[in-house]
Amino acid sequence: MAQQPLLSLPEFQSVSTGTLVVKEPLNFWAGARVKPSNTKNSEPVYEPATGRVLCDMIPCGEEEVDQAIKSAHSAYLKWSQLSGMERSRIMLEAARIIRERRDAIAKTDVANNGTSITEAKVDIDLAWKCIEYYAGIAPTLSGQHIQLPGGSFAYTRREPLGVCVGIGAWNYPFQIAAWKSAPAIACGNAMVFKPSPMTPVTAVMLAEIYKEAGVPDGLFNVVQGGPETGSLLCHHPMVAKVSLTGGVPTGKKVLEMAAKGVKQVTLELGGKSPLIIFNDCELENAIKGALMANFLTKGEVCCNGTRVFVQREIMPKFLEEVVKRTKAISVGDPLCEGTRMGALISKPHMEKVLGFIKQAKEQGAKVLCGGEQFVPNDPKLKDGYFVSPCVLDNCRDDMTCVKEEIFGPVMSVLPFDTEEEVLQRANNTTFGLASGVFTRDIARAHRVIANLQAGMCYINNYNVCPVEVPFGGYKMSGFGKENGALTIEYYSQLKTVVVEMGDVESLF
Ligand SMILES: NC(=O)C1=CN([C@@H]2O[C@H](COP(=O)(O)OP(=O)(O)OC[C@H]3O[C@@H](n4cnc5c(N)ncnc54)[C@H](O)[C@@H]3O)[C@@H](O)[C@H]2O)C=CC1
Ligand SMILES: C[N+](C)(C)CCCC(=O)O
Repeated sequence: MAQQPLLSLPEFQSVSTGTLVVKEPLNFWAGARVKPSNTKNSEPVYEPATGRVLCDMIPCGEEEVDQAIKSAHSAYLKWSQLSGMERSRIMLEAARIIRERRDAIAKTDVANNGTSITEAKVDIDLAWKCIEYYAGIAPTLSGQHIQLPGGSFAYTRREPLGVCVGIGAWNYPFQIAAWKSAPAIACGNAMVFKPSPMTPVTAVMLAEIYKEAGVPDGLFNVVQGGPETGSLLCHHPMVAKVSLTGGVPTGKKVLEMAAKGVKQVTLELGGKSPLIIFNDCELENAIKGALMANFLTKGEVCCNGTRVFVQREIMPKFLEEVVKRTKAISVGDPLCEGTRMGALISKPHMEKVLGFIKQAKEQGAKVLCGGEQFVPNDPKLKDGYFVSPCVLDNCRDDMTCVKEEIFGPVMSVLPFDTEEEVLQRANNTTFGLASGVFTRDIARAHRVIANLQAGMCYINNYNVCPVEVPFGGYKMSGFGKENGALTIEYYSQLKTVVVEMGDVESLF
């Protein structure tokens, strides 16, 4: 009997905090959900807001990974023969379905990763917009014609790579799956996607939606698992490319594994991005920017601007306002519309974040607000992983909280005096994902940005990521881009064809 898509099941239609239990298989290949073959290494998956077990994550082994990749390969052979227009039509239908079921998908993401529903809806919007954007690009993919002497010519063909692997982090479970698969399939590739073992639930919904929209069976597949499953994917000889969103240590491993098979790699890794606020800024916007740069998705965002450099003169006013507004952030049930900050991803992660704050205090930082575990009044949330958003003052560049990625709701504020000084300090990091500057001086804005070593830069805003613009890091934050027209380069290859119209001139 055909399985019902997850999104049509009553428990997914009416998700509320503390109720969802996921029993259905979360693997998907050859056009259907696939039951795990071996449950022995299963790991519990928690609902961050309640600490309750949501489901079990059962990792795929060698045989299952092989099946998923073979199914992707057979879909690739069919899909890559379609015209861009034909692929586009199916992708537009997938985008439409996501838009239609946005709220149910968002709620399920929330149950799995604890982000507030208000943000989660925007995350799903960025998923369907990305698919819609690449659907628009698919029909435009083309080569060049180059005239050669004597009527001969050459032409280029833009061709897909084959089977691409996507490996996701837990902060944007559905969105990452969409951001990786959309450019891949627009170019004619197939994908096997492995979500983070902490957020296994919604990627399979995307697989079901693509199927419903009309992609060939096997075009987008989901295998569950952690590092072992990820490394099986990276090593598989039928895989042409790996795109990872994750931490720097994982990025290094993926790169090493891919090197063995000379596979292409895109790495979206961590960051410790600077946000520079000059005296002459529009302070109200700079304050809003600093909040958006630090507290989105409970601070679990790779491109967050967590080193906030504020020019000394405006520091008192800046701190007063930022602290007032940080204290006003409503932390609690992520599925309540009024909530602005939900729960961190896991108990160990919450403890890690609290550990960073403790260490910051020991190293001389001053907590101006938050930074503690928060227990909401609602009894069902008493075991959730909530942390009150934190602003740290008296920070120095050599402190751990200023050097390392915390991935939690913690803003470190640092005073500076001159442009030259702040640029040197802002760049003094091995990361290079993002950066931002707030100033009314347009010459300074562009000069500062030109000198910042980061891939994703903002002038007078922060953390907006429209799908039309390329996103990706410098330095150890990775390479390759997601989103934007440029990403086509990372999911396709160019074939050059030389056509002789005369006789062969042989030297022999
Ligand atoms: N630049 C970007 O776009 C983003 C970067 N990140 C980064 O991700 C990190 C947090 O996410 P986590 O899931 O904890 O990161 P992680 O690096 O532990 O895991 C990321 C993914 O890689 C897989 N993985 C782990 N070891 C592997 C191996 N040896 N071979 C193949 N796959 C492996 C994991 O199972 C997971 O699916 C942070 O450092 C953050 O900055 C997160 C979101 C966006
Ligand atoms: C969702 N957004 C645009 C705020 C951040 C995307 C980068 C990431 O995956 O962390």
